[in-house]
Amino acid sequence: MSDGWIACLDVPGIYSVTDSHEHTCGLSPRCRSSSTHSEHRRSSQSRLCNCCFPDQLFEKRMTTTESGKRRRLVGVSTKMYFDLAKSKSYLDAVLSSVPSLLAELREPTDVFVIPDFVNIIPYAERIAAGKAPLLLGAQDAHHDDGGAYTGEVSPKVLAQAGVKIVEMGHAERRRLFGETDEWVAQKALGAARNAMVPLICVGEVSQGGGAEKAVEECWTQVYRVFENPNFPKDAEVILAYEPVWAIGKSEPASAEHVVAVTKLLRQKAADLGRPGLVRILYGGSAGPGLFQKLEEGVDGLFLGRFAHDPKQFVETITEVGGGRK
Ligand SMILES: O=C(CO)COP(=O)(O)O
Repeated sequence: MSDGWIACLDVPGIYSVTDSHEHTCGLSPRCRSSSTHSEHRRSSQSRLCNCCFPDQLFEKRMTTTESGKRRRLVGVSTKMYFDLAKSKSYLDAVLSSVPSLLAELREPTDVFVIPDFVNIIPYAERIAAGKAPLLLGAQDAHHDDGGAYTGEVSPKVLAQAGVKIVEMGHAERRRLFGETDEWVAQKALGAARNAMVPLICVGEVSQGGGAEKAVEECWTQVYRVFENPNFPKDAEVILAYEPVWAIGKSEPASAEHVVAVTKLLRQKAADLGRPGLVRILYGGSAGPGLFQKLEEGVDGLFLGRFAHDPKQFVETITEVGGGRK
């Protein structure tokens, strides 16, 4: 989602992609012979080169607006809630309203949808076919691009399929599948290496310890990503602050707590002095009516159940986007 962060797809089939490593290192067949490539890279300060990509499939996406403001960001993970038919009808509903809505919002806003793995390809095909300005995410990815890892999914393949955002470190994966901070750091590297944005979930386990303690717990979960010398300093990161105790409940965490924690997290990220953009979301029983209360601390929301009704998702996107013009 940085300058030039566009799907590496060869029109018209999403399967005929070239190796995403080629794109990140500037050796795409499209510009391998182009003497302008290095200039493009230099001028855009991007890991990717605009001349590699067919603009007809995805509009050029920017993480910051022309005034340098961070674009707002809102999305949903369907976790493992939907069957095939529901996944299809859900995307139908989202595609029928979100693209036109995005054009009407006051604030430039990015919207992402993260289905289960089985739905990645059909979602990618539908999004590409409709040229919809919708970012596709994956709920997880292995850190290596390929190898003997039965049951795992390669970040390289996800990038080839059209995925832009890789979620990692979600509380459910940490608790149920033993995902560790170290894995998260490696997965973030795998995502960035394949020109996808890591969406790193952090959150304190217990309620009531106050904002500073929560930040300490959250930072432990994520600092390895930033400390890894191989993690590009200019790589974009999305941090999703999701207090574990607020996930799957009827109400989100209090606005006071979320704003205090996310402000401190933003300060810690800024203190690193990296040029890479960090956007911060709140997740955990989020839904319509919440964003305005958190606006001071977050760039948007990460929804679960309260986006299952597409109308509620649209309502939330409208709020995050500052309303219709
Ligand atoms: O875990 C979440 C998003 O990642 C939030 O889920 P719920 O909104 O269903 O609590």
